[in-house]
Amino acid sequence: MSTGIQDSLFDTPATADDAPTVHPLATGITRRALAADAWVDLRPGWLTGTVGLFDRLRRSVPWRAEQVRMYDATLPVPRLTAAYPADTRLPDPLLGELRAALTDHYRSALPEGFASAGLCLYRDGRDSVAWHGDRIGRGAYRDTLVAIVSLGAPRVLALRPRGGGRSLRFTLGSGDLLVMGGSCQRTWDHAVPKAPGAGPRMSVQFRPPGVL
Ligand SMILES: O=C(O)CCC(=O)C(=O)O
Ligand SMILES: [Fe+2]
Repeated sequence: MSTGIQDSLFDTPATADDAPTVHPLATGITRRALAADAWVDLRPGWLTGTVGLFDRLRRSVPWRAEQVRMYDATLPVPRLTAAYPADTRLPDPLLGELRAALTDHYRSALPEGFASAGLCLYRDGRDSVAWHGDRIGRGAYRDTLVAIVSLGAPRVLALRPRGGGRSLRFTLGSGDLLVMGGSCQRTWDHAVPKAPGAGPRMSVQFRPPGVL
């Protein structure tokens, strides 16, 4: 089954100096309930004017090649990453604004707020991340929230019940927000499949304290 949003490249055509705008989160969010008390919120076009941000981050972030990463297994991960643990300086003030807006909006579900930021760069359609849950730390045993802001070329973020089953595919365009909540990290897996011909795409994941 194919479902979810289509590319929402609200900010095309755009130039590198277009003004970034963070739109209100109170409007435009759609929640989709999943099995096992998991859910996904989608807010297409949360951020517009993303071209400059994408370019700045691509240039200024100290991207590192991931050799291996532990989920349930050790996996090779073809993409570049950068980690910004809680209380470290984010690579762009706009990311601080996004994190504050997310913390504010999800306060009743997540009183502790969002803390860390993880950045991933998928250089082209050959980069990807395999099926996994964000189950290092608290996500392994408690409900939690993981918020993903997509920048750059549209890519599919797929979700399927842990251990297999029919997958849901959400095409995320530049500036779109997807939030996984409830039991999602324990009971569902997610992946960014390879996409031949795709352009560069970045994701910024905000996580609460103790979730990796
Ligand atoms: O790039 C994405 O949208 C997903 C990244 C992800 O799932 C992760 O780094 O744990
Ligand atoms: Fe993940």
